[in-house]
Amino acid sequence: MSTIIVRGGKRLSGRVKISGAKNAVLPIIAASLLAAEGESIIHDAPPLDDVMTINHVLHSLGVRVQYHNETIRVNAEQITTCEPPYEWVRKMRASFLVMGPLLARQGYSRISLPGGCAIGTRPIDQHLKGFEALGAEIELGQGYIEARVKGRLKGAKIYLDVASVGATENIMMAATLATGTTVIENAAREPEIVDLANYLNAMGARIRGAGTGLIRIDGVESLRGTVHTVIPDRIEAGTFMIAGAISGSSLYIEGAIADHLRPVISKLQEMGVTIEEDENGIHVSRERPLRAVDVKTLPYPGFPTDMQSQMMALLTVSDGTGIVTETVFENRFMHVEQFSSMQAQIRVEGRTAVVSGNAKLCGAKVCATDLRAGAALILAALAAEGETEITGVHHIDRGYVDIERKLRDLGADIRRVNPVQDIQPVTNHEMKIFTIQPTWA
Ligand SMILES: CC(=O)N[C@H]1[C@@H](OP(=O)(O)OP(=O)(O)OC[C@H]2O[C@@H](n3ccc(=O)[nH]c3=O)[C@H](O)[C@@H]2O)O[C@H](CO)[C@@H](O)[C@@H]1O
Ligand SMILES: C=C(OP(=O)(O)O)C(=O)O
Repeated sequence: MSTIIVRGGKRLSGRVKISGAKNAVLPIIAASLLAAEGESIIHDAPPLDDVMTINHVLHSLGVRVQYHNETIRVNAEQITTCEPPYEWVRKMRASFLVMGPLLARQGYSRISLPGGCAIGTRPIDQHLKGFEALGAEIELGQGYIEARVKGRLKGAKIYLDVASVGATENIMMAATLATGTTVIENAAREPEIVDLANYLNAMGARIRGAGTGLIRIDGVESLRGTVHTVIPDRIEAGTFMIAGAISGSSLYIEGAIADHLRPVISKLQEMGVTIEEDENGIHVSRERPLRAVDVKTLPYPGFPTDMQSQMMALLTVSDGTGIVTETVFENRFMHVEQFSSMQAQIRVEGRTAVVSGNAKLCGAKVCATDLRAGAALILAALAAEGETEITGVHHIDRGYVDIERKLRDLGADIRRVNPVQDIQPVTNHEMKIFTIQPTWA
């Protein structure tokens, strides 16, 4: 297992290019299963472990998948099984997003309960409620979910009890091939839902209202492959914005879409960070001490839970006390203990964390407890005195493309150490690209 080592105190400068969005590309790859005809070509697919995992899931279904140079080609004309293996599904919650497309196209799917980061219980009841409303029969047992429908799914009105991103995506994909019209009420409004809807519409689907709380899907007979470019990752962009702020630096975040980052931008401005937007990205700079603010995570367009731990890192070094309230996941404060090892002063009371600012962060041995927590520890380490050693790096590799290279290019003192060999002749991603080349290629 590798370790990331950061020596803090460096000022950063320059520009960083944001990769394609993990949370957009995963459902988009799953949606490619709906194309009974033609090849789907997906550009700006980031070379991440999660992307390799979903590619493996599709490949295990008999689908042709090729990944090269951030482009994925999927040919799903033949699907040989509707039961992706447990070994891939358990790695990542987004694997469950193949259920909607398989059910719609093949009328059947059997999938184990999905894995993923330990940030809460993360039920899938809303996905299943949606599939049932569309006419599927669901059976649960021995850690597996089996869904089947005779003939086609039937359009229905579905009200989501929580505006779940995954449930909105799974139901939206299933409904594209249903008879009649489906209406999803209290749908999630994240930009990744809009990107998925744009992709599905380019495949021949008829979806309106994505990005609002009410999505209307008129079912069509069949879908075909298309070409699509994934939106930039707003969470990676937000993470680099905080890297600039926490290190008192001036950075240009190339490709960041400011409209996707409104709550993050406005909190950073309240704290005293200077932000300038243009059509190609966002410029972040900070010369003055930061002011603490309160932050409450909410579904989009509220403050993203995926930026909560990074914001907490920033609050530890700001003037005053900030209150962080996590309303999306019930257990997403595991990073607090790790920050405390670095001498941060944080008190957790239920879903609220009270962060006392002005901490003199010190390097320590810490562990990434989940993906964003890992990124947040790197951010804290940039501002800490001395060396921080971060383990649990596999979490970070799920969602950040070459984070240490990108930060090093900006001037950070950061390196990855592999216990077997310090220099890796082949990157993890190159190896994974090689290993997923299917036998037919
Ligand atoms: C791959 C991907 O896109 N992951 C994102 C997605 O996860 P994901 O799609 O899993 O998150 P959801 O929006 O579904 O979850 C939000 C809340 O709804 C609850 N819930 C969800 C489904 C359900 O059937 N029942 C239920 O109660 C969850 O437990 C959670 O408390 O949105 C989250 C919230 O923005 C982000 O943190 C994740 O990075
Ligand atoms: C929680 C996240 O991802 P996932 O839903 O795949 O666990 C995330 O991207 O921060």
